[in-house]
Amino acid sequence: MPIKGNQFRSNSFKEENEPRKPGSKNNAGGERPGRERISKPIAERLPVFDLRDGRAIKIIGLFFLVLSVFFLIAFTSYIFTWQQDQSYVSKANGGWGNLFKTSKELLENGVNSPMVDNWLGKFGALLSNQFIFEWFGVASFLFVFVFFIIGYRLLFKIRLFSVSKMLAYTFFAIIFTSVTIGFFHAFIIDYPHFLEGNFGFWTNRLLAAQVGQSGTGFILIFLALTVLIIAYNIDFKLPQRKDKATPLTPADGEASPEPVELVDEEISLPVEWPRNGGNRVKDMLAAQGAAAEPLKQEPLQQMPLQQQPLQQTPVYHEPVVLKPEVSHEPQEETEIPLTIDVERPMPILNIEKSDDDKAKSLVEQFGMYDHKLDLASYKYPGIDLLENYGAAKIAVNSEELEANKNKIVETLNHYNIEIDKIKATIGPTVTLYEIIPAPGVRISKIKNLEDDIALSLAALGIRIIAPMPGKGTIGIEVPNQNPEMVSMRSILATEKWQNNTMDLPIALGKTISNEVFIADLAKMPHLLVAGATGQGKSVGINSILVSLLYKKHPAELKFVLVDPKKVELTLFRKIERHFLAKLPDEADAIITDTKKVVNTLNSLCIEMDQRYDLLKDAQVRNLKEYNTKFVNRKISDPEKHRYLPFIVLVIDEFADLMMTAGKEVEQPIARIAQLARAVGIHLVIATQRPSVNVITGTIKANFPARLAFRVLSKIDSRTILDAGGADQLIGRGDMLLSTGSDLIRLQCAFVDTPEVERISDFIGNQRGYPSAMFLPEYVGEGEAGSSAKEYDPDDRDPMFEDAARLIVLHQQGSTSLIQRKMKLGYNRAGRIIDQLEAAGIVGPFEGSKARDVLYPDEYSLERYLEELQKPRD
Ligand SMILES: Nc1ncnc2c1ncn2[C@@H]1O[C@H](COP(=O)(O)OP(=O)(O)OP(=O)(O)O)[C@@H](O)[C@H]1O
Repeated sequence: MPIKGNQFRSNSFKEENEPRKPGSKNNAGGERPGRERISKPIAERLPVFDLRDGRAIKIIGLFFLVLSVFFLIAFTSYIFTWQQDQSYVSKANGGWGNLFKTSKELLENGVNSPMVDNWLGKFGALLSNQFIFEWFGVASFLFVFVFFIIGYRLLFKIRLFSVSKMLAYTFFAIIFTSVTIGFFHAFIIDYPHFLEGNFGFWTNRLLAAQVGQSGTGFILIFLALTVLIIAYNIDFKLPQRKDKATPLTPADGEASPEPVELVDEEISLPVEWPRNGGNRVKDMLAAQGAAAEPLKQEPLQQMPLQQQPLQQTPVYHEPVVLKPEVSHEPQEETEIPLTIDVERPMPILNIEKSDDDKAKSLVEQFGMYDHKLDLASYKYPGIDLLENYGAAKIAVNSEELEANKNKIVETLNHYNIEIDKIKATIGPTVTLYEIIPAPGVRISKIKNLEDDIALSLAALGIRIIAPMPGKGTIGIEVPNQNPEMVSMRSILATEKWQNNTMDLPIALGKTISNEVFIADLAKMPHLLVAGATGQGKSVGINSILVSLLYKKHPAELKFVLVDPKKVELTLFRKIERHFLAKLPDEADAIITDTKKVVNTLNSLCIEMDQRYDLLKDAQVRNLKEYNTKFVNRKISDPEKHRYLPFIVLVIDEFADLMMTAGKEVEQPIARIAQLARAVGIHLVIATQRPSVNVITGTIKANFPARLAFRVLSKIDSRTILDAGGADQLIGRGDMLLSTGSDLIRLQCAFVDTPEVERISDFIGNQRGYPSAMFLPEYVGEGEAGSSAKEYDPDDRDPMFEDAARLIVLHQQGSTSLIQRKMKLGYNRAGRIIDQLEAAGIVGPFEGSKARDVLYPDEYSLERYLEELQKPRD
């Protein structure tokens, strides 16, 4: 994989992009770039300021930043120099009208001191006088803050606060501060002062005249509290104010803590050609720059609807009202008085309340359980570790668009198919031409022309979707001549990704309309990835893993990685102590051996069963509820419980496993796929060979979400998606996602090997847990048989009896229980469980299930242990 990734960057990608650079485009024609530049008309060389290309926005941002600094200097200076400048700014001597007069004119007008002391001169003095004295007093300093935030947002595209919220709150703060200062100042002086400004002073006067000084005070207190409630929803039980809670669950939408430079998502709007419409794409593109927008906003359905004969006169039926069979006597007579027995205690409620109280007091005492505490200083990987490939924008080639449109229309006309309208939506790799056929044209006729259209366009990978689901059009997807790379960075930098609150968000790529597509693996709940070799499967898996690493804390997510090819997932070895889970006796966290895969899958089944027991005990239905309850300390027996991270099992070459282990692998996978959703175990399975003996019926039935990269035959496409289409993709990350009902064409996000390496290094170099997370121990059938021994009282472990009591108490015959509760190593715990089996206290090993415990209670166990103590004859 590393070699492939590098090859891609150094060769193919750069070459492909080159023609889009203006210089290299000219080179193609064989001309020297210098000469070409000279011959350009002057108008073309002038900078074009277009709001959409971001330059104007940057200039506005810069303007606001400068304005904020200007205001800050002028206002600060005013505090020190207002007295000196007073004569200039006062109505009699100065004012705005004098700003543009020369000193001589001013002297002629009788202004004694045209020189001002404000650090920003006459303008600074007048401006600060206007804001501070005439308007809002010192509260005007908040304008500095407002301008800075707006400027910073526009220039750096970094969102420090929500601008609309900030504007609302600062607007309130300016008025409130001015009036409040005026309120207090009124007790000392009786004329306007620069602290509150004219606004603060006169508003107070007005309020005092209407409701008196005390009334004004109450209004101010009310306003302050109202805003605090709106902003923080403050709790008025002040003495037991809540501790500042740590974020609860993954759903709290926690993003990486550092501010991220946001990239605006560029969604392609369709370009439309109406019937008999001229050649307007060029004009439109020229007028609007690169982004494509609709030519005409005519409603699509208008034409067909108008042509429908409207002969039917609507027939209106009288609505039938069903009357309830009740007597219409006055209500008082039928009304039965309802008595509520308030005195009687309600036992169930009381119990719940006491539990709640207990949880509350625990939370007050220790705070909420912080599952991230062990790695509290963990830093999420920053977006800078990713590379920005290609332009973020789609370069539209208007000639290509026009030519393709003409060819489609010609081919259809050739077969006497008339169309009403055609429109194009430009995506990163393909352009979707949607056509509305003239009334009376049969859809099947167009569908049958797939090969003819492909021939006329001389392009691979043409897909006809007839009809487009939910649209009433026919779609023809035509690959772009210069496909656009969708970099992972361009997706993770969007607001959509930053603000998403999914449990397991995966950034899959961009849709045909250039829209960022993010899916929730937790909802899928498992994903089957298939595609022929070299079509982008490994890159796809890397993007899935990387996107999860960007959103999740090591305490919230663990991967179990299976990589029979031994090279694909090795990059993730460095994050073993943070994000990986493995069997306790395993040296390597990334599993490459088939035998070990079987053990790991069975171990995951045990983990799944244990998690279900925990959920049952906590009386919740899924992992999210369980973790919320655990964090809020609402689980009655916390000793037995633990915070449960999501587990994502990734198998890179599933075909290989199925060939070597077959049923042994299929069974636990089917079991996990069927049941593990609620307990947070999710599967991502990739295969190169989408044949029916690899993707069997059982597997398919349990994987509603399937991702198909390009395959070589229609049969393969059917095997994966239950539909054709994957054979018509163009490779290089072009893929189809089937979610049961929908089939979406996407361009997979590209993340290269060096980027994955940087992310793994970044995480791996931070402090981690002492080891990978241990999965429950599982001993394969052969191994179990060999370890079973005859019971020998002389060879008994000193902890034998304690272990027996523990197991009977929990009614769970598992080595990991002994390991955990008695703090023993895996080998010793394994020996003890063998001895317990030999002594007949636990049953034999049963694969993925825990062993049976043969004594139902401690009393019977004690009697049996006593018996074992007695010397044998
Ligand atoms: N999303 C993408 N965008 C652009 N190019 C891509 C994308 N995904 C893959 N490619 C190109 O395709 C090449 C092969 O991709 P990848 O290694 O993921 O294929 P594969 O299906 O895993 O192959 P194999 O099964 O042999 O491992 C990459 O080196 C890259 O050049």
